[in-house]
Amino acid sequence: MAPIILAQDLSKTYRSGKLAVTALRKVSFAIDPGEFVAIVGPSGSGKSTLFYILGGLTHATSGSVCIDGVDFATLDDAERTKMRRAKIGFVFQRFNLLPTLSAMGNIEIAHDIANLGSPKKEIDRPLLDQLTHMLSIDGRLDHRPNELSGGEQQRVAIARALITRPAIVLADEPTGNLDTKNSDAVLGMLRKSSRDLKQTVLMITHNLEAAQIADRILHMRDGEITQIEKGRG
Ligand SMILES: Nc1ncnc2c1ncn2[C@@H]1O[C@H](COP(=O)(O)OP(=O)(O)OP(=O)(O)O)[C@@H](O)[C@H]1O
Repeated sequence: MAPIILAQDLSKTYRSGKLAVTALRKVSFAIDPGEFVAIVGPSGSGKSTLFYILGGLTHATSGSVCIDGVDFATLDDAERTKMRRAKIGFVFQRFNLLPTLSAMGNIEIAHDIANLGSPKKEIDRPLLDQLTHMLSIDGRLDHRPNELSGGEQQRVAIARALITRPAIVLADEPTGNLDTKNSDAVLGMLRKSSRDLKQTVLMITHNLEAAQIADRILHMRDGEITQIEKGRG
C-alpha cells in the first residue's frame, strides 16, 4: 500500500539575524491510508512545525513531503494551495469557526472553498447527514458558534474538516480547549472517522493518554522522532 503521507529527512531551521533555531532534524516517517497517528512531545519539540510543513503552510528547510503521491516541492504556491484545500482537512485547538455563519454555514463553506475553481459541485448530502448524526450536531446546525458549547463547536469543526473527504485530517491539539467529557467525545469521533470512514488522521497532542487512542504514536523530542509506539487503536 502506498503511503498517504511520506516525510523524508525533513529539517527546519528558523533564522532571524544571526540566531538560528533548528526545530526539526531529519524527520522521516510514512503513514498509511486510514491510519490514525498521534504525535506527542514536550513543548518546543517541533510538533507544530511538523504540522505546518505537512499542511503545506510553511516550507521545510530541507527534505521532502509527499501527500497522496504528490511532492510539495514540485508545486508552485497556487498549486499547493489548491492541493491543501482538496486533500487536507484542518482541526485546530481554537475551533476557528466563522462567527457570523451557522454551524451548517461553516460546514458548507468548507465544501465551497475546497471546490473553488472547479465546476459547481453539490455538497455530499448523504455524507453530511452521516457526519452530523455521527457527531450529534444534527439538531444544532442552525446555531451560530457563540450559541454552541466548546465541544459542539469542535464537533462542527470536525464535520467541516471531513465534508470534503480529504486525504488527511490534520488535528492540532483538538482537545486542548475541552473538558474531559467533550475531549473524549472528540477523540472518539476522530477514531470513528478513521475506522468507519477510512479517514487518515494525524493528531498532535501534549496529552499522552489521549494519544493512546491512535494506531501509532510518534514521540518527538528536540526536533527528532525518538520513539514509535503502538497505540491501543
Ligand atoms: N517562527 C519561529 N521563529 C523562530 N523559532 C521558532 C518559530 N516557531 C517555532 N520556533 C522554535 O522551534 C522549536 C520548535 O517549536 P514548535 O512550535 O514546532 O514546537 P511544539 O512541539 O509545537 O511546541 P508547543 O507544544 O509548545 O506548541 C522551538 O524551539 C521554538 O521556539
